[in-house]
Amino acid sequence: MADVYFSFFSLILLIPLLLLLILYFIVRPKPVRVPIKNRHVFITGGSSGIGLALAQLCVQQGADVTILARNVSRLEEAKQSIKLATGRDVSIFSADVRDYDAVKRVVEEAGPIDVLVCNHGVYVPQELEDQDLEEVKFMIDVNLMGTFHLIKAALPGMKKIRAERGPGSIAIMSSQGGQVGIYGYTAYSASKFGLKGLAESLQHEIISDNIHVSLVFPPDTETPGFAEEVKRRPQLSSIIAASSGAMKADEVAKKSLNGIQSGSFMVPCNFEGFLLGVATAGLSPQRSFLMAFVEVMTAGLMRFAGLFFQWNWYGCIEKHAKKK
Ligand SMILES: NC(=O)C1=CN([C@@H]2O[C@H](COP(=O)(O)OP(=O)(O)OC[C@H]3O[C@@H](n4cnc5c(N)ncnc54)[C@H](OP(=O)(O)O)[C@@H]3O)[C@@H](O)[C@H]2O)C=CC1
Ligand SMILES: CCCCCCCCCCCCCCCC(=O)[C@@H](N)CO
Repeated sequence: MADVYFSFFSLILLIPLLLLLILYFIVRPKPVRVPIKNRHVFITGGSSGIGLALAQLCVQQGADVTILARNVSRLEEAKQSIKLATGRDVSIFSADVRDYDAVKRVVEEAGPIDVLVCNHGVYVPQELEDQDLEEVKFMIDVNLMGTFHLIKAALPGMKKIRAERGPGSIAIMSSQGGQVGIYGYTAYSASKFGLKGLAESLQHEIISDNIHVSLVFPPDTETPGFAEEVKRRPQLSSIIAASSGAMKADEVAKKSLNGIQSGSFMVPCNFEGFLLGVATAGLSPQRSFLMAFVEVMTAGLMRFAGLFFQWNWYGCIEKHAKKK
């Protein structure tokens, strides 16, 4: 009898250990460290919110930072505030990411990039039925097409310097609204889900060039843009988005930079984001065999938890409809 127990328990231990061992060998792409110190980090939307916090953090870690946005006076303010906080200068460029020629000119002038952070983004939540198509197009153009423009413009220069400067990175700011669809976010979520397809395909194409793609998924974050958003956000959007705790821009910047430096493909920012990442892992690349282990072991449970969230969200929607 003791024998049976012994073999039963050793099997229970053996299976996970074997799984860990297999995952250790098969996870792809292979683990990497992307350096920041003395590297050229180019951040769009670096004049405000998450982008500004990330720009300052990169400067503090010894990177040469360039920021791009449209509004010149906000760019200059950002430059001053970073100078005040760190004693170091950043380069600023004004361009609209929707204008490919303008983006190309800036990227050429700024010089070869080691870490490209496509962080620019706009969000105007509203029910699709009430939202102007102009606004839908605006979000798709800035968030999705703008990111295409940047990557197209920067990639040739980024590839050229890899042999000499080591691993490079392209980081893209998505959102938890880019992992799950949320009431009021049809256009925004579509633009952010689009970035996921772009990122997964791009990683296949540039892994051999030693360039590593990261997709960052913040929850609601206190930024100037968010302060504007909440003024017009449908109540249901706010209720559902509150399933994930709000963060400060500095905290999101820290998570983003850690994710970039470890070459992580999916970069969650809080605990709910971690759960969301495991629940939506699907066929995304995974470099960490430990994270892969968590994903494999908890897949069914996470689906179950996800269904509970949907149950709760549809409950809120139903209650709201009855009140009307
Ligand atoms: N705050 C939040 O709750 C969350 C934000 N995110 C994402 O994080 C990113 C940053 O958001 P956040 O910090 O809140 O944004 P902010 O609105 O505070 O800042 C946006 C930045 O992007 C720039 N920008 C906007 N449109 C363009 C454009 N067409 N061309 C060039 N630059 C542009 C802005 O400068 P200017 O206007 O001068 O061009 C500004 O520097 C976005 O991609 C957003 O979707 C994701 C999850 C949550
Ligand atoms: C097992 C499953 C766990 C699931 C946890 C689910 C939590 C989902 C919350 C989604 C929040 C979306 C916020 C979008 C914020 C944003 O992008 C705007 N502020 C505009 O920038």
